[in-house]
Amino acid sequence: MATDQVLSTAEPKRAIGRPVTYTDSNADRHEADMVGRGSSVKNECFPKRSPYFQAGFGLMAMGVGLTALRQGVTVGSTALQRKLLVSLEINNKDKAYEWFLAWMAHQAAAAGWIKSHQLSVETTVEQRKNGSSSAAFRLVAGPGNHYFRYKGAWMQMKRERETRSMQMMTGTPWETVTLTTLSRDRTLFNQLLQEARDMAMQSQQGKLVIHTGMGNRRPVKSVVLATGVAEKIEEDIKAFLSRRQWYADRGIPYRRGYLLHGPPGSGKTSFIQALAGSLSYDICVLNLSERGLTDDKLFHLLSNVPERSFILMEDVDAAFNKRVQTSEDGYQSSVTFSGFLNALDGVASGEERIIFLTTNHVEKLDPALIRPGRVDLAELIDDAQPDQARTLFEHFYAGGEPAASEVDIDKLAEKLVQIVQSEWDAGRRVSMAALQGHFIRTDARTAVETCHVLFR
Ligand SMILES: Nc1ncnc2c1ncn2[C@@H]1O[C@H](COP(=O)(O)OP(=O)(O)OP(=O)(O)O)[C@@H](O)[C@H]1O
Repeated sequence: MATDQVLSTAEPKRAIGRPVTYTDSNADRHEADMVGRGSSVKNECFPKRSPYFQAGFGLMAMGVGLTALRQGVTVGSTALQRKLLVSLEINNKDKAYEWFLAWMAHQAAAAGWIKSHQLSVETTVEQRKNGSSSAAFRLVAGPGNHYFRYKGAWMQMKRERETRSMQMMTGTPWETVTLTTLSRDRTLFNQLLQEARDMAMQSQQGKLVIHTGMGNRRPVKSVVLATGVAEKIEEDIKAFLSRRQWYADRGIPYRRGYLLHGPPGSGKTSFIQALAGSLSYDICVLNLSERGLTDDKLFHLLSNVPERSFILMEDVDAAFNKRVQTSEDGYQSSVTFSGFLNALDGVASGEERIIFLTTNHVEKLDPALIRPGRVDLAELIDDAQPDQARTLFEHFYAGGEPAASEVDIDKLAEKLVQIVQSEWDAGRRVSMAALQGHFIRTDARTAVETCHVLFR
């Protein structure tokens, strides 16, 4: 019977059924042997094993070791990935999915840098007025992994297509794009999506300029309107946004039109921007005087405004003079007044549509434009009244002016109110924009003592 390699050949043979014992000298040697291996064993029984068993034990131990090592590497690399890499997932339910693919296709066409051999073709067909049609083909990155550089950072784009499920509404398979880059470059995702979105919007004939709420939002309170005006408009919009189902149940187009009218520099545009920001809405500015804009394009634009956006058309009085659109240089756009009305009436979809019109001359507007259903709420945003002037003054000087104490500011504000009131009574006005510019240029005391020059 082979002896246990742990034991030396001098060791006594094991008598079957009886434990192996050691004489002192053997035990000492054996103990020295074991101690040398980092463990101390005294006078214990070591049964003898076959070499095959030992080899199997060794292989098993190696297997276990390798498994542990592989798991350790997996856990380690996952932890490292989590620490070093960041991913952004976009699925094709989201608008950004289409924008991103279009952006990738544009980049690939422009710079030819999609490091991929798997492309898909997307065809768009445009019907012309004369009945003919034109097809445009776009190569986009197909399912699989693609690599590209964006602003100096390498990114991996993984496009996955669900083969077992599809979108019920459209019958197209669910798809997901996952962008991965180094953690330190995570801010590039926002920039990339913004770029993709702006490009997508500009593709709508470049007539919609999108002001996203992603920039710094202006607080609504910083636009000082006459008492109660801002609250009235804000409450109306919030009530409208909460009644989507009410409109749907009655088959009424889910849209609401607002007209802000008043003298230049009274805060119309600023208020609309601040209100959009407070609701996390974007603003689609539509310039009706844009050259090349036609009734069809206008209809298309107003029907394809992104969700959660205000549509803003400024100075609508100047756009249509006697129902024909003329610009300052006499250019007569091909957008007709009836085309404009049709486009406004065509703005209807499952998503809410909020349209703001502004004008300095409400008296010039055609009654057909401002009838309910096109304009549901019209508000005068007027020149500065006494309490507005005081509030704006305090925004500029209260708590910030080094020279004037709180008492001085109150006294100065009171004096400003008296000046504005007396000018108002005399029929003279000052715009909030003029007051703002005056306050920016001067200190509190000088501002009040010299404000009379602003009135007209
Ligand atoms: N009520 C206000 N409160 C605070 N700032 C105002 C107000 N009205 C105007 N301003 C300031 O004046 C400038 C012009 O404002 P804004 O463009 O909103 O006026 P508007 O009424 O839209 O003018 P226009 O009719 O000429 O387009 C902005 O810098 C804005 O900050």
